Formats: sequence, structure tokens, C-alpha cells
Amino acid sequence: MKLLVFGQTGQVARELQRAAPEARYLGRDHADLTNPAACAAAIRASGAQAVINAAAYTAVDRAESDTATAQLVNGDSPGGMAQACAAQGIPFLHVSTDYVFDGTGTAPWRPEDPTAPINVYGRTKLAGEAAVRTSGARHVILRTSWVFSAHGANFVKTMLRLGAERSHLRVVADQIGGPTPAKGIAATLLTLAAALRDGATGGTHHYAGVPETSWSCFARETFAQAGMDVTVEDIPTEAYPTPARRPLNSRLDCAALATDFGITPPDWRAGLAEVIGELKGA
Ligand SMILES: NC(=O)C1=CN([C@@H]2O[C@H](COP(=O)(O)OP(=O)(O)OC[C@H]3O[C@@H](n4cnc5c(N)ncnc54)[C@H](OP(=O)(O)O)[C@@H]3O)[C@@H](O)[C@H]2O)C=CC1
Ligand SMILES: Cc1cn([C@H]2C[C@H](O)[C@@H](COP(=O)(O)OP(=O)(O)O[C@H]3O[C@@H](C)C(=O)[C@@H](O)[C@H]3O)O2)c(=O)[nH]c1=O
Ligand SMILES: [Mg+2]
Repeated sequence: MKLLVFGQTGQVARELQRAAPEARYLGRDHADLTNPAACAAAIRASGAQAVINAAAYTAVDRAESDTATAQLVNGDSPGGMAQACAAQGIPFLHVSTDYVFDGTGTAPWRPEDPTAPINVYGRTKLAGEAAVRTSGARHVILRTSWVFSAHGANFVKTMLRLGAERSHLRVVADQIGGPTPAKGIAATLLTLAAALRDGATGGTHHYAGVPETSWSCFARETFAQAGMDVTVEDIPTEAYPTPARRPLNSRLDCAALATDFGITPPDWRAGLAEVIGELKGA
């Protein structure tokens, strides 16, 4: 299958490159997501049989003050890509986030549950979802959460960096979710791209790591696996002020993906061991 991917340097894009090196990857210099028309034109010129968008504006705090850019990248360009896919008659796969939910309650969010983002990043990602759904393209919107890998910026790498400088860290313990290895997201996207090509009905699906955990427990497991002697103090969200509000309940119910496609949630602790091994080898 001739596959076109938006994104080259991001966590998911890097894992896609490993799993599907034959696909074509467009970095910022080839397709700038602040320019929706250019993204659509890149698809029309590509001759691709399916398109994956693995690029996004993911700086959650910066998005609060850089709203227009976040909206173009997360909202408008995915819409332009999906419309171009609809016109070409090819499927479009898009990645979204737990941050489209408001984080109330403790039940895992199902794909059809009401969305109500509480920060700019989440609102712009939700706008992207809506634009993809109304484009007329056969599509999958794959929501995931708390992505980590050996590449790019993520919580694991932040913790390893801070833990090398300090023996005591304070980390929020009341935001609960599923850390997700980028490698598993890439494999899932490739499986779904093949299924769409073969005529599967798409829709909105959830894919996140298990078991559910807090950021502070995620940090502790990171230090345990890395063999670092760092104590992690549990703190409430209020004790770690940030420009963007973050949902307390980021649990994603991934049952539909298993029922429809046989894809089950990854154990993030195994994914973490792989990533730490990769970082140590680097
Ligand atoms: N990271 C996370 O924790 C989560 C991510 N997601 C979603 O998963 C998907 C993949 O995220 P992830 O791999 O972590 O992303 P990263 O933050 O690792 O990388 C973002 C990618 O988007 C690219 N990008 C940003 N702005 C532009 C632009 N204007 N034009 C072209 N490219 C641009 C970046 O390119 P450059 O290097 O040039 O800046 C980079 O390749 C996204 O849709 C994201 O919303 C969902 C849940 C959690
Ligand atoms: C560095 C640090 C962070 N924290 C908190 C802040 C925050 O609540 C939590 C995680 O921090 P991050 O900056 O990694 O979180 P954030 O960038 O908001 O992560 C999110 O990114 C976007 C793209 C998504 O789609 C989400 O699924 C989620 O992964 O940890 C501490 O409590 N102590 C610390 O020392
Ligand atoms: Mg971040």
C-alpha cells in the first residue's frame, strides 16, 4: 500500500518510520501544518492510497497563548487533509487525545461519550476531530494518551532528566490515565490503515496503555526501571500550577478497538522497559 504520513520527527512518526520505512514521510519543510491548503495539495500530488496524520501541536501549555497556531495545526489542517482524502477516495487516519474530555468522574471514557475539553490544546484537537468526521472521507480517529518513546519530548524523558539533577521530585498523583508507547500506536495505525484499505468501517477508537496509573506512579516506575534512586512525592494538581488545566480522569475505554479490530491495549510497563533499554543503549 502506498502510504503518506504527515510527520517525521514526532514520537509516533518516528515509530511509524521504523515499522513502515517504505512509506513517505512529510516533515515541516515539505508540509507545514499552519497551511491547510498546502497539506491538501501534498495529498493530491502524492498518489497515496492512504494517509496518516502523525503531526500535531502538542505543547499543551504553550497552546494556551499560541491559540491561532494550535488551531491551524490541530484543527484546520487535519480538516484540509481529510477533505483531500475524500476527493481522492482514499482513507484518512488521524490521531487524537484524551484531552478532548473534561476529566470528570472515574469511569473510562468511551469513544461516543460527550467531549468537553478544558484547555486550548484539547479544544483544537476536538476541532480537528469534527473536521475529519464531516469531511466525507472514510477515516479512523484514534484517541490515545500520555505517549512516550525514546524520541522527542515526553514525560519519561523529562523525569529521567530531572531525576539526574535532583534526588526528590514532586509529581501530581490525582490525574489518572494510561501511558501509551508510541511503538504500539504506530503498529495500530498500520493495522487500521490496512483494514480501511480492505473496506473496514472506521470511526472513532481509543488506544491506551494499561494498567491505569497516575503521573507520580508513572514517574516512580520510570526510576525503578532505570535503577535511579529518586524519591517521588505525591502532590495534588493544585500544587503544580501550569498555564493549561489538565483532566483528572484520562482513562480511555479501549474495548471497541478489541471488538472491531482485535487490537488490545499494551502494558505500558513493558513498553517502558523497551524505551529505557533503548535510551541506555543510545
Ligand atoms: N504526546 C502525547 O502525549 C500525546 C499525543 N497525542 C497525539 O498523538 C499524535 C502524535 O503525537 P506525538 O508523536 O507525541 O507528537 P510529538 O510532540 O512527538 O511531535 C509533533 C510532531 O508534529 C510536528 N509539527 C508540529 N507543528 C507542525 C507544523 N506546523 N508543520 C508540520 N509539522 C508540525 C512536529 O514537527 P517538528 O519537529 O518540526 O516540530 C513533530 O513531528 C498527535 O496527534 C498528538 O496530538 C495524543 C495523546 C497524547
Ligand atoms: C515535570 C513535572 C510535571 N508534573 C505534572 C504536570 C502534568 O500534570 C503531568 C504530566 O506533564 P506533561 O507536561 O508531560 O503533560 P502533558 O504535556 O499535558 O501531557 C499530555 O500531552 C498531550 C500532548 C496529550 O495529548 C496528553 O495525552 C498528555 O500526554 O505531570 C509534575 O507534577 N511534576 C513535574 O516535575
Ligand atoms: Mg507535554
